[in-house]
Amino acid sequence: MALSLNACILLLKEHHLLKSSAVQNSMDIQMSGIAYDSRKVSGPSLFFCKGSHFRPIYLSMAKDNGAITYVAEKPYVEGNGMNALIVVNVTKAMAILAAAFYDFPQDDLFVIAYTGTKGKTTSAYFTRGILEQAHPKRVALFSTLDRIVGPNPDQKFKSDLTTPESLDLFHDMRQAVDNGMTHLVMEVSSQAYLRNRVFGLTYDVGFFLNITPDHIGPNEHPNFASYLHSKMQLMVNSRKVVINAETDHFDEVYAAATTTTYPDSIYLFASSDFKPKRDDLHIDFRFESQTLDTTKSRFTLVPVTEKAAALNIGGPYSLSLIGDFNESNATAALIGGGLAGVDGAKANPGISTVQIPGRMEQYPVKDHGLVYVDYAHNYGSMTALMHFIKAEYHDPKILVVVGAPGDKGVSRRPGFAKALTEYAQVAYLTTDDPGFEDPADIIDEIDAGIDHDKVTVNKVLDRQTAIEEAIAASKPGDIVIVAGKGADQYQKVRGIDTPWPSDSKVVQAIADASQQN
Ligand SMILES: CC(=O)N[C@H]1[C@@H](OP(=O)(O)OP(=O)(O)OC[C@H]2O[C@@H](n3ccc(=O)[nH]c3=O)[C@H](O)[C@@H]2O)O[C@H](CO)[C@@H](O)[C@@H]1O[C@H](C)C(=O)N[C@@H](C)C(=O)N[C@H](CCC(=O)O)C(=O)O
Ligand SMILES: Nc1ncnc2c1ncn2[C@@H]1O[C@H](COP(=O)(O)OP(=O)(O)OP(=O)(O)O)[C@@H](O)[C@H]1O
Repeated sequence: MALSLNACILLLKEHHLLKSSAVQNSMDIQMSGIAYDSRKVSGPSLFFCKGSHFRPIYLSMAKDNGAITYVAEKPYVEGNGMNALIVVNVTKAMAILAAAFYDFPQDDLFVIAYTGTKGKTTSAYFTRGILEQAHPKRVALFSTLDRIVGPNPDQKFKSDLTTPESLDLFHDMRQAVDNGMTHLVMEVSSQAYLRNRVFGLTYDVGFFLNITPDHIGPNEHPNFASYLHSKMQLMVNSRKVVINAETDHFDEVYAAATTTTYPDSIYLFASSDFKPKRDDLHIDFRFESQTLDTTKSRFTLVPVTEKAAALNIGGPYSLSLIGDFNESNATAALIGGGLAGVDGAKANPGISTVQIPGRMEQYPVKDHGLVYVDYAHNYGSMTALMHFIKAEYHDPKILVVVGAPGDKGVSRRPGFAKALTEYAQVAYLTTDDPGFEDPADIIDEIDAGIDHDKVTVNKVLDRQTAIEEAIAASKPGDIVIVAGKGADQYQKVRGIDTPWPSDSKVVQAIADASQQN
């Protein structure tokens, strides 16, 4: 892979991003490397000066390691002797140049993208399960949990971000194509648009699942309007669009979709009893819950319109993941599969076995309540989860172990307090990725919003102890929810990923020990 200086300048001009350039080499000079981290530069490379923690010394380091061209929003003396491309926006420039450097791998992939506050990972896994039936070992996945760029075990690795930096995104797409992948299912976070990680990328199918306030605060979105705006970008950048008609802010989302997509290519779905507020639009797919079961979800997908029927995906389905919200996620995935040409008969075996680490995991503990480990970590997902548990288990006593992260998502704290007050009887407030904040202060902030007449609150800083105490306090018939971290194997503490066995492993060990007593 390589890119010439001339090509860089032409691409930046074409996208109206170039402010000025200072050229030291021939315009034909080729750059065989591309990086935004000085430690990763080797050989004649293109280097991007970006980020809130960027230091000019990184440019000197990049130059020492072989970088010959830098892209930045202002000139740096440390870059003297290098080609300088001064741009209006460095993250947009990086996305454009990275796509070209990796030779536009998106053109060789059928790309399905999900955005939404909740359900992205679940829907992405369901979709991959479906597509793999029709295209075995050819479906890549870029999710919060894993990045899969090929069929071999060493081509699957843990993700650091839900949506990677543009340079890493196009690098991984290129790997996926070179490894024989034909399809890519990816999650697109709001940060991805805010920070131009997916600038210029068009998806074959784009989904809008839902939106509730989240990711608002320092380092994330200044307000809800910014969060919604970022998420709606996906609608404008997708050839076909699928929208959950039950989402809040539906009118704005639909309007965004129609700016670039003709209504014939926009699909709407909703549960069977949902009544749309407007009568000028038709719901294309309805999903109808079948009998409640504590180990499987069963639902029927009903195509309502002609264009829905054409996808051939109507019929009964079962899931190995319970929760009524997962029927909504599965409906989205089935439509995604249908738009990629996979009919219901093929999709069914694919979707029925999908399980996702840290999502709706159940652990029976002898002589105590049933424990759920689940990744719910904001008001919307906590209420969706507890609403389901309340209905499924006929109003059980609910004990919840939960904490809120530091440095981000500050709105989650009052959200947890509200959700606990609405549904839980006992709360164990504990530590969850405190970052640079004091976890005791975060716990106090959650506690301040809880109605103590309704919920008994225990403050237990050590997460393992909190889980142990909650389970010990539960009786058969109670439900213990360990929320927020799922299968995460770290706690983010003062900038360091401190090892944590994962909620799943901690609960599993308690459940195993209970069987031996
Ligand atoms: C706020 C945010 O999104 N920050 C991301 C961003 O940081 P940044 O651009 O400010 O870069 P930085 O970490 O300050 O570092 C400055 C630059 O110096 C470079 N450097 C650094 C050291 C060195 O020796 N040499 C060198 O060149 C770094 O490579 C970097 O390019 O780029 C970094 C990668 O270069 C990301 O790791 C970092 O994500 C942080 C860790 C993060 O937690 N982001 C969260 C908020 C996020 O993006 N979450 C969403 C999900 C949430 C949602 O749904 O919206 C996600 O997609 O994961
Ligand atoms: N459609 C949905 N509506 C509400 N809550 C949901 C929905 N789907 C999943 N959840 C809840 O949210 C949790 C996280 O689900 P998932 O990982 O699929 O979402 P996500 O959008 O990828 O989340 P994040 O952005 O936090 O990584 C689940 O464990 C479940 O409790």
